[in-house]
Amino acid sequence: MAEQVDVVVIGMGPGGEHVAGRLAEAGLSVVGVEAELVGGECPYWACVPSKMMIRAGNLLAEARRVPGMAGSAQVTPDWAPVAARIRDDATDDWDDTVAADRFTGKGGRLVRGRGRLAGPGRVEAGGEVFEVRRGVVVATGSRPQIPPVPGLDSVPYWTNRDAVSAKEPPRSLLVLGGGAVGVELAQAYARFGTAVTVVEAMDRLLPAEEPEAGELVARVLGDEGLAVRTAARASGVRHDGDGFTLVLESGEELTGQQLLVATGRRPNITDIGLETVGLDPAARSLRTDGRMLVAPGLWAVGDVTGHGAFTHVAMYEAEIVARAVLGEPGPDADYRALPRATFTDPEVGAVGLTEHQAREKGLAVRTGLAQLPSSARGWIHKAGNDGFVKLVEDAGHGVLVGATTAGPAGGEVLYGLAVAVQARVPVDGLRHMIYAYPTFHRAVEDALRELRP
Ligand SMILES: Cc1cc2nc3c(=O)[nH]c(=O)nc-3n(C[C@H](O)[C@H](O)[C@H](O)COP(=O)(O)OP(=O)(O)OC[C@H]3O[C@@H](n4cnc5c(N)ncnc54)[C@H](O)[C@@H]3O)c2cc1C
Ligand SMILES: NC(=O)c1ccc[n+]([C@@H]2O[C@H](COP(=O)([O-])OP(=O)(O)OC[C@H]3O[C@@H](n4cnc5c(N)ncnc54)[C@H](O)[C@@H]3O)[C@@H](O)[C@H]2O)c1
Repeated sequence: MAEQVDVVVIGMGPGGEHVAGRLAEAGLSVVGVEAELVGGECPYWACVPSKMMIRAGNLLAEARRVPGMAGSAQVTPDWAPVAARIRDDATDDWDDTVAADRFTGKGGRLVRGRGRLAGPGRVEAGGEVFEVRRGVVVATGSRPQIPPVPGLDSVPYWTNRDAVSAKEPPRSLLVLGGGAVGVELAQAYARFGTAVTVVEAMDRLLPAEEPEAGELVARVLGDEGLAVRTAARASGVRHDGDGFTLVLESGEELTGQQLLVATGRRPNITDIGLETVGLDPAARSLRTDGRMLVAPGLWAVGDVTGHGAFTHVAMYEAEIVARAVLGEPGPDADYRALPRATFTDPEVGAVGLTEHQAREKGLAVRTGLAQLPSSARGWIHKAGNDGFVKLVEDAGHGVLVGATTAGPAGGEVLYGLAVAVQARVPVDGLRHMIYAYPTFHRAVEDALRELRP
């Protein structure tokens, strides 16, 4: 006998937890199904612990900048407080009691186990079958995408989960993939004394972002003593008692005590019964409409939708689904001003289109670039002042469609530009407003002056 409920949410990561909690608070009968930990990847193995590592690494880097600026400082890295903070503060030793109670406290019912669609409006989970009155939400997130490098499937490589739960830093670390996960974790470990080599297949780090961003991050990592190999393809991996050997197509062999594979993520949608509702389980992601609807009575949020693997995207989409299920008014999903922040030092903030993407769309593009070290605040800041502001204007409409803000507070400086892209603020208006002196964001004014085809 199937149990009747209003909504079943499969996967209780940031997206699923938000939509399930919101609907339960609204008085619906909601079942949240979770195979691992309520809260998902972000608090236990991703955003939160990685940012704790980065915060610690940044403290060390700032202390190392004291000579010549403020006296002398002796810096002795110790991983123990970082590992303890991740275990005790961030993850409760990877125990989700608090998160589970948060959901049940809102009136939801948590079912532990793997959820699976069993036809339209039906979900099997935890040995039970649920039939929904309003709908099912798929929020099953993503897992690491492992590239088909010969030998990789038979060696004990690290994923992000091992990298953020390590009790001590490795002596040396090979990082395969120079995207957000790769560069953030590479720099954090290097600052604790690990000898790090980053291997990226494309011709630059952070290849999805502006070329200036990847070039800057590569230069800074190089200055900090990391080895960076771009346009480098791995042709094989070996593992023995001494660690890992990564063989590149060029013939070069790189070695490391550990190997972190950070080559992207893959939505968890292959084994959730999509075929039982007429959808393709081999699809790369779930195609949604503006209300996140995949099929009648079936919504999707978060990494499974392919709109950007970010917690803020998962939560944004979750709110849209909550409104749709409750019949509340509100705008459709709009990704024009999707913000990204890569928490390297310098941070790389980005919103909207890159120059390349804007040109590909056929827009009449003007770009403006301002370097942070030559701004007043950058010059004052001195050590650690690397960064820039790059603007992408749709000159036909006189509005910004993209921006990148790299620098000591790049992720924060981004906010004003995200508003400008979202609200289509005329560039002429941005040019004639007042920018506080001497802030990092004043470089936006410089970049606006530089806008040209
Ligand atoms: C190292 C790292 C750092 C990151 N840092 C940031 C950052 O700083 N900022 C940011 O915005 N994003 C960051 N991200 C991305 C962010 O973690 C994800 O975008 C976010 O967790 C996605 O949320 P989600 O709800 O879609 O899925 P997930 O967090 O993946 O949660 C999905 C949940 O569904 C469960 N599940 C899967 N299949 C089933 C099933 N069949 N039945 C029941 N349960 C199931 C899983 O166990 C999981 O708990 C980072 C990612 C990584 C790897
Ligand atoms: N600060 C943040 O918000 C943050 C931090 C970490 C991760 N994330 C999210 O998680 C997602 C996954 O991160 P990621 O870094 O794993 O993926 P990614 O897609 O951002 O980067 C993966 C990188 O690996 C490279 N690559 C792929 N195959 C390769 C191979 N065989 N050899 C060498 N390089 C290879 C790609 O060219 C790419 O540069 C990100 O896209 C982002 O959405 C966000």
